[in-house]
Amino acid sequence: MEGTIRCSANYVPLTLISFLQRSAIVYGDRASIVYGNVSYTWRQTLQRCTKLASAIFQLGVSRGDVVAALAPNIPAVYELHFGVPMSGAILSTLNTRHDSSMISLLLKHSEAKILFVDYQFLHIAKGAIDIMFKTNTNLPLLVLILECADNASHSHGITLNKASSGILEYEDLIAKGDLQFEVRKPNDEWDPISLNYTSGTTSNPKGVIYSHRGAYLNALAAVLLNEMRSLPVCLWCVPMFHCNGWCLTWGVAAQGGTNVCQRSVTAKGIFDNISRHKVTHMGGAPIVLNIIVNSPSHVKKPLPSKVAVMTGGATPPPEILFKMEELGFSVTHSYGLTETYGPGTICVWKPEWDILPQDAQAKIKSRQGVNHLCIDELDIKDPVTMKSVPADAKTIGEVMFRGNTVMNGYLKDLKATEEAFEGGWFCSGDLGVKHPDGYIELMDRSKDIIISGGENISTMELEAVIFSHPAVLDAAVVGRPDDYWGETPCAFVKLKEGCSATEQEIIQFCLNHLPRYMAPRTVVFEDLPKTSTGKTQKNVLKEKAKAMGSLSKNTSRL
Ligand SMILES: Nc1ncnc2c1ncn2[C@@H]1O[C@H](COP(=O)(O)OP(=O)(O)OP(=O)(O)O)[C@@H](O)[C@H]1O
Repeated sequence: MEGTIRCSANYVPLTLISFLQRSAIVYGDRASIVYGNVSYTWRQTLQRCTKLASAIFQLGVSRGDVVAALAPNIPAVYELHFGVPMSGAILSTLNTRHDSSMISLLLKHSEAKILFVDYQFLHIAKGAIDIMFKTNTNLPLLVLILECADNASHSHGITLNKASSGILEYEDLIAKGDLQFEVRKPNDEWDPISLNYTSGTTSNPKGVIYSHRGAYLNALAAVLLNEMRSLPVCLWCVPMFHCNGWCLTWGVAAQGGTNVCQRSVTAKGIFDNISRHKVTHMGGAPIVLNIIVNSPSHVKKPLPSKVAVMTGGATPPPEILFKMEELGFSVTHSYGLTETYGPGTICVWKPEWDILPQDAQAKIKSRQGVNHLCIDELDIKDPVTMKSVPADAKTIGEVMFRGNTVMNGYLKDLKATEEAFEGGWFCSGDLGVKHPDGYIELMDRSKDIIISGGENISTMELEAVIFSHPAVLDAAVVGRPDDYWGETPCAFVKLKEGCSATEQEIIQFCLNHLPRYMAPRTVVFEDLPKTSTGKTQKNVLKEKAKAMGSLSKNTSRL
């Protein structure tokens, strides 16, 4: 249109570095991070991140290089979320559950120039470096993060012989950094800010590239989704290495909130931190909610006020949602993938649902909902015709997203990127239905759905029923290969402490609540293997079910 000029006055690449710079002014004296006895203000956080950025730059890291981190939810990881992009580099936070061999693969894949490593994971990092050394791969520089000063007694006696180890130390690096360093904002908002590897539930982790623009929008969406007003107090239960803490690392800075860090997630730590710091918000996969509701009564403390909890990463069983509300938490359910910067949908709550019985409310809340404000479109489509499925709560299709908070692509895997974006939508690989009110509900991952005698069986639907059995703590269902049926449902169940149930009881319970073909034919009682993002490793269970062999060979046809 005539009369317009696009210039730096009105068009600046979106970057969330500005969130920190603003918070240091508006909330300068307020707590930004607390961790045990250590705390920082937003002014200090800006100063420390600026010095960190300058130190990274001085180490020869160029714009666009990857800087990796292997650490739990400690202050340093929070600072790296700003310090690394402020140096112009790309942050790759690695999953702390990986072993040395996987870490070496990811470091090689990302060509990381530096690896920041928490003392607790130093042996994993050193193991990874040894593997890389033997295969003549370029090695990243190691920077060791010791326990913060006031918590130092817990550093398990690790000290550094700085002269001989060749390993740098995090606090030394910050001390040497230049406070006058000119922060390197992105030239283009499409420039990568972070590289997040997927959880590796279905295959090897894929390197998902986030842009400054996408992260900026998803961080704002996260603030809205969590209904965060200014000065929230956020307890970190979501690993910051997972989708950058669902982008809340940056979102909390936007609102000048306090980040309550904790090295590990325990029921005691959660309740203690909530009452000590008057926590207002937290997030966590359903496994975290499970820890909370099943914690012993001497650990549970009354909440000082309502705590808003965002859950996602796996389907939260209605039973758990119901019990969380009883304890005084207010739970919001979100769904997404690493490829959608974490949260992509939200089960927006409507006031008219408040009058429903609590179990009915929990059932509604366990639906995955609608797209959040910053992702343009969400749909369920037939992946072959790309036509939308009818909103009849019955027809199954693939969940697809489109918008500015979908990844740039998979690092060094153009073929996988092209496949993911086939048809002009991001194809999630998740199957679901659309309800008449437009809310979506996941039925399964396309790789997990069981096809038994030609019938589709949603493992999620079956798991929700098993979960509602009073003796069950955790459950997962996979297909057991079968010569006659193709597959039969096989349930892996962990019982609550002090409770008992037999295979036949679980099967009968399912028969009471579901059509006959959906009930499991096999029930195995054992601990379920989890990824560090709280998902059950169904690939491990599928292997076990496969090893059991076909049921139809062993028994007469049912
Ligand atoms: N609220 C939710 N309800 C049900 N499932 C969810 C929810 N949120 C996330 N998921 C599941 O998690 C998946 C995304 O997980 P993530 O991106 O962490 O890696 P992954 O898909 O587990 O790993 P990989 O792609 O390497 O197998 C989604 O595709 C979906 O299957």
